[in-house]
Amino acid sequence: MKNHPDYQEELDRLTFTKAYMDSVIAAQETDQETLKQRQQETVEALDFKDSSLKYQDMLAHSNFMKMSKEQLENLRKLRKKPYFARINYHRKEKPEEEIFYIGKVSLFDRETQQPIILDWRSPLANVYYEGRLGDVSYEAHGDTYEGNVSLKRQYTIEDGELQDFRDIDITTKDDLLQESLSQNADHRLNEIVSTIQEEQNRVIRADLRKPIIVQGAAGSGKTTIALHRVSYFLYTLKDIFHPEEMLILAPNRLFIDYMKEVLPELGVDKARSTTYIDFVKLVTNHPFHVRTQHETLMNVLENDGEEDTKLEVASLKGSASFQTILNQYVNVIKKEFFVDEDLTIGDFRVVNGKKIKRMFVDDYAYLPIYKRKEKIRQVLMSDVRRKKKVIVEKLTKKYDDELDKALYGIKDADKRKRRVSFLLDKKEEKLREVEKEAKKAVSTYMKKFPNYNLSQYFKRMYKDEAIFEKVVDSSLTKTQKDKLLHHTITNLKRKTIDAEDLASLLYLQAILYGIESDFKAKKVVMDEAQDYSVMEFVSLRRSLNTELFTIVGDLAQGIYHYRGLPSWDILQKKLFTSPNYLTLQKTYRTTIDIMSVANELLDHMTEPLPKAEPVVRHGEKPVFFSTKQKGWEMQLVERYQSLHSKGMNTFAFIGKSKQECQLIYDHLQPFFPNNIQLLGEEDEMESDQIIILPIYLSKGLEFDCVSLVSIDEVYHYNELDMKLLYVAMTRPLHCLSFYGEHSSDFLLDYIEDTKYMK
Ligand SMILES: Nc1ncnc2c1ncn2[C@@H]1O[C@H](COP(=O)(O)OP(=O)(O)OP(=O)(O)O)[C@@H](O)[C@H]1O
Repeated sequence: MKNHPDYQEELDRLTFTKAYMDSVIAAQETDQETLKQRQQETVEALDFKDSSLKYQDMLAHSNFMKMSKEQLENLRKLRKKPYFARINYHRKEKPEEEIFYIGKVSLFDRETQQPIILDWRSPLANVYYEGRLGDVSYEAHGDTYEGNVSLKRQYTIEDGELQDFRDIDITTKDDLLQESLSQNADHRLNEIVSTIQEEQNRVIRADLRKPIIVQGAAGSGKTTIALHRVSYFLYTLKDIFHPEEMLILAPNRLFIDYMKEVLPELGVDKARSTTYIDFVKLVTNHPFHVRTQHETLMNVLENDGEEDTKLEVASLKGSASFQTILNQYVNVIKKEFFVDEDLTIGDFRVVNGKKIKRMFVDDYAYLPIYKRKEKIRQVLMSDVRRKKKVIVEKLTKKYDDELDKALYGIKDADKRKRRVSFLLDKKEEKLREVEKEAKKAVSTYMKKFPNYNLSQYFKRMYKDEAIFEKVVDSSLTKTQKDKLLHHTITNLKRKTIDAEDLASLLYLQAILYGIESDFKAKKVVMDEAQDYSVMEFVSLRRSLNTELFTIVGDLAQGIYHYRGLPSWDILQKKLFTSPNYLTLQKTYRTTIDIMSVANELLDHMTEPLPKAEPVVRHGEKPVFFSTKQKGWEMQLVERYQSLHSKGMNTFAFIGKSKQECQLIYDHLQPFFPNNIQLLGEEDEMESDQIIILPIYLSKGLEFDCVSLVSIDEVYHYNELDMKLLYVAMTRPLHCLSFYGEHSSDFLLDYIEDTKYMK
């Protein structure tokens, strides 16, 4: 590097950028006098070849910037690595080529508006990710700019010191990527702005006003890219969109913790990240205990005997046809709101019943049902207030006329007196009555409308036989109806619902009551999307009323196949209007050797799924160890120690189910007395621990070394087990091993035997 002709220039540039950053930081912290003095010292201390007035000017301008605490904190962090790339770009309209340094956030010279660092999310930075060397174009604010890129350079900067830089073009392989992939896994996601690949960049920058569905192979960067798209979205639409309006849905809390650490760096930490289960709980405030899909899956794997019914009912409740059933139910509920009696006060009609019905059916049809009821109440209140005045006037006039008649018409003084006092009493009584009736007219009338809460409605659908029969109608067979009814009623007796019922609750909440504005996300990001049921998508789409979804998933990892999506078709054709559909085929996590074993499983799955293409990186072949020989545990310990001494940091032992993991833990804990953790859904992964976890919990995570262990449970040749194996086999970065009685216990007999070692 030191011999490179640009070495000094690069060194100067980095020194300058850091000095500028220091100056900006100091400007926020120091008083103006001290600041000037410091800047003077900095300029004197730096012996720049190119030490120009411009440089001094820039330092002087830096104190004009006003930064938030957060921005300042970010700037301090960024000083360690102010930028990671540079482009030399000549825009057609400009007289000469310009140099742009690209980093995680932008930094501008306040006075000249010249970028000192260009944000990776800015339109021009797209040229670095997408454009080849030579002629390129980019779009900004609807306009296309053409130009020429003559240089793309990548930097390795550590702790503010320039370690290396290299130029890239189409022929050179991406060294920075290779370097980044060969590193070890931490228990957190990496931020990858400097090595985003072209196909990934396309996902990040795809039209932000359209929904996007991404089918991506295991390890292709779906989670990472989805988060970078969030960051890009918030950056590009920062003037009209707040991070709080963003909802990120992940499969479990463990995954959220894992993901969260990458968020602050990307500036998306204010987005709400949660699970679907927790989101529905928050929005609907339902009182039930939820049996999660993970529990159902465990029941299936541990054979609790009732799994067939559970799966059948779950699949039904998650299916598109269940929306029809719920819609029928909503129609039944709506009809109970068709109130068409007149609202009266005494003998007076205040509001025509037909008008009241029309308000419900037509005028306020755009509102949720109970919001319509509230609107009607408000309209009736104001009508009553208005009409009461008229009634009072009419009554007053009527009695005053009669009083006049009595006063001037009745000659007999006694008779007249009696009549007048009678009329005065009557008038007072009538007016009092009107007053009283007007006060309660609306509340009495409103009692004609139903008043139930969400959980009452949910229970009623199953508990009221007539309603149930009516809503399921002919769409289900008798056996299906019986199973659905019996299963749900048994659940309800235990105050429990299935995870699949949450979609019904959210759907009904939206139609009956609406969603509180605090929870109304405008943009939704769904990871591991293949595991959501159609009804879960429908419920989110209906309740949030937005098209702005980023949906990423991998059908090959659909271990909840009884309820999850069989394909992306239904989302593409029915739920969203012309979404973008993109695929990510390259996989960055795993070595070629591991991926070629995992890839073979894809051939045995029902969906025709393209194989993942690993980025060229070799490692050791996966290894099978038999547990039939005594002392296999010691062999496992030795392997662990050897890998650890070679620099592998994170290790996982993965079992098929929770029960199996408990067995693995009991078995191995004596060999690793201080550094093994049996991971539960609500636990945090401890650092420096070997993690034992069931496959469903390992989704989305990665470890340097993964061992699949089978003590009691083996894998069979069926869809579910193959998908489970595929998920587990695609978790390691560097090494994969199997510990079981026979290699066939992991379906390795279906894999070409040269691909793994025994
Ligand atoms: N462009 C890239 N540069 C460097 N590393 C990358 C890149 N893309 C992805 N990676 C790395 O590849 C690994 C897998 O990424 P990620 O977990 O986002 O993939 P995924 O598609 O969500 O995987 P899975 O579906 O298997 O859970 C991570 O370690 C990530 O940092």
